[in-house]
Amino acid sequence: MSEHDLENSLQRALDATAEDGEGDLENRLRPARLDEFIGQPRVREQLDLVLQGALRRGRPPDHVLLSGPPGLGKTSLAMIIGAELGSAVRITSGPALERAGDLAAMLSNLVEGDVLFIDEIHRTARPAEEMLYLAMEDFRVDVVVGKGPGATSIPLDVAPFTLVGATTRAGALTGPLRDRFGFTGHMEFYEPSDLEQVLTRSARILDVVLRPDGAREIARRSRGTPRIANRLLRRVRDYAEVRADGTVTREVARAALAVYDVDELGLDRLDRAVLAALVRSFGGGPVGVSTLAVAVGEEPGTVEEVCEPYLVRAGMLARTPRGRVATAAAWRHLGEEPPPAGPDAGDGRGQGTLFG
Ligand SMILES: Nc1ncnc2c1ncn2[C@@H]1O[C@H](COP(=O)(O)OP(=O)(O)OP(=O)(O)O)[C@@H](O)[C@H]1O
Ligand SMILES: [Mg+2]
Repeated sequence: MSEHDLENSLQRALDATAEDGEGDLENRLRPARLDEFIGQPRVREQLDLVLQGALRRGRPPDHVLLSGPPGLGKTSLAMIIGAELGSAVRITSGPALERAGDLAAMLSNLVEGDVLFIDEIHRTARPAEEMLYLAMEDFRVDVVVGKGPGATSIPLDVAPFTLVGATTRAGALTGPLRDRFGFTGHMEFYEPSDLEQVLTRSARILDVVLRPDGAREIARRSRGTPRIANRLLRRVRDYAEVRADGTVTREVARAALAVYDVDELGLDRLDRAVLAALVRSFGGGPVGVSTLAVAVGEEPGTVEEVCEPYLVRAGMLARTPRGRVATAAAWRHLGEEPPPAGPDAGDGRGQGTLFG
């Protein structure tokens, strides 16, 4: 892969993490070292051991898989792994590895100890994925030259490296790929108190005057997600500067978030559209995710990977074998009376736990 291609794939990876054209800001707000990384105590401790162990042995650590909903810090952690190891991070993504040759080029350019970061690794095409098995296990690739009966395969050594894969859908990874990671970090939604710390840190970097009650209000409505917390902070700052004296207080935060359609629970328009369709068009469910996605005009993947994890976490939606079901809390959140839970209801709506 040429310098230019590498540059392009780097840019693509960065673009993929950018939102609102504010990607530079997102990068500025990224924690650079593990001890700056807020929250996720389990993953942080586990990863710290993996990295310290490897540093002591003077060998590259096992391959690391990071899984969890968007915006929780997977890319940030991948960069941190490189920083903690003092290694260069080469960046690519599953969709960019369309042909096995793309991956072979990337792998053969690695030097010992490099970190190879593959974002959206569940979207890697099959031939590249199979090449990855051998590279991860034996630091070797077989490059196939030619086609048909005359094709030969040339073995190539790969420098010992650490693969860091990120995915929003760990379940979509094939078994053989999943098994080749020595450590999987499961990222969870953040506690509001963690998000307050994220916001306080970001406010300092962005030079925003953020009062503790303002931070608390934004944190509470950030869907457990640092990226959303940072984005809301920027929107609230605009409001504070344009319509107030520049200081972010609770009142300013509330007024600003009302303008941007972020509700009391932090649900955005799409979240509410999903709940409204579920409750009003499908009587609370159960309904399949594709049907639900069509109803709100979104891709099933977006509904499944972006909306649902938080709605489930917030106790608004349940995933049952027969489909998605709205909980009583969801009905009430939309200002509707939940249907009574009948003892004979076998459709999930009757389950006391969902309406407790
Ligand atoms: N633990 C954290 N402490 C402080 N800021 C964080 C933390 N985690 C994430 N952030 C902020 O959130 C932003 C998004 O994080 P990141 O890009 O790492 O998420 P991601 O999990 O890779 O998302 P995606 O799945 O969409 O690629 C970062 O730019 C950073 O500013
Ligand atoms: Mg990312």
